[in-house]
Amino acid sequence: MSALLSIQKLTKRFGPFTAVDGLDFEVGRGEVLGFLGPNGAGKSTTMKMISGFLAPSAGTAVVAGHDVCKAPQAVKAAIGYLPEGAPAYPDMTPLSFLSFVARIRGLPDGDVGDAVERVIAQTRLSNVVLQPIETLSKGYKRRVGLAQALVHDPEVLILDEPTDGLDPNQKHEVRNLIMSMAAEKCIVVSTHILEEVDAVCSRAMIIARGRVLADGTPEELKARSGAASLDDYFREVTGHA
Ligand SMILES: Nc1ncnc2c1ncn2[C@@H]1O[C@H](COP(=O)(O)OP(=O)(O)OP(=O)(O)O)[C@@H](O)[C@H]1O
Repeated sequence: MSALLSIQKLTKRFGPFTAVDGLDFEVGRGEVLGFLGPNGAGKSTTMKMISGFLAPSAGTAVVAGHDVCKAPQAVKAAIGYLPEGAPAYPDMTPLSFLSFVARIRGLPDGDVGDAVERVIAQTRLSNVVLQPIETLSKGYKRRVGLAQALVHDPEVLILDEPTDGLDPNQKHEVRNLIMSMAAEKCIVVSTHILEEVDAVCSRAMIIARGRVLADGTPEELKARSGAASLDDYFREVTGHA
């Protein structure tokens, strides 16, 4: 397994409060890591630091060989990041927004059309491509966010609650899409839906107060729980059993 993502003593402090506390782990090509934890555990803050949107207080993340503190532009080229919430530029249509993102990601003009067409098909956006993003339903906005993360076909994907706001059919489609890309990429997915971890993740990590509490395959974590369910194990290790 070659590590495409290496997190090294990654730390984030907000004043006196430590949100991410010296995280250390690697994720390889072919892995889908489910990033789990209670509200406020530090998942989104970690993902923002990995993606170069928030500077670490200490430590770093190395993405496809590029250190996010030393070469943030190279990291942004190698990574696709779906942040929490809706994509920016609400007055643009998905078509114009995705074309814009493809260009700023550095795709040659001749490749932009094909790349945008590919992600529109992958995320099933064709019915709404000409509708302003602000008028789309929550699920469609989420899919536009996912499409912009995929448009430059990055090796590393960081997806912050990718199925949030999607209906059951859309959730199923997005999970299938993640699984279809898994072999070629390194994917980190944060979620509160533990059945999603069973469905798509080859590995699960539970964090709380910015530290790793558990790391293993979903089967390994379940096996550690007396009740043999990931849900019970989660509540056990995060103190809400
Ligand atoms: N800019 C900020 N300033 C101060 N505190 C912050 C800031 N951003 C995040 N925090 C705090 O850091 C902690 C971790 O937040 P984070 O959003 O990373 O958690 P999370 O695991 O993603 O939670 P959730 O599951 O609710 O999305 C929280 O206590 C949060 O209030």
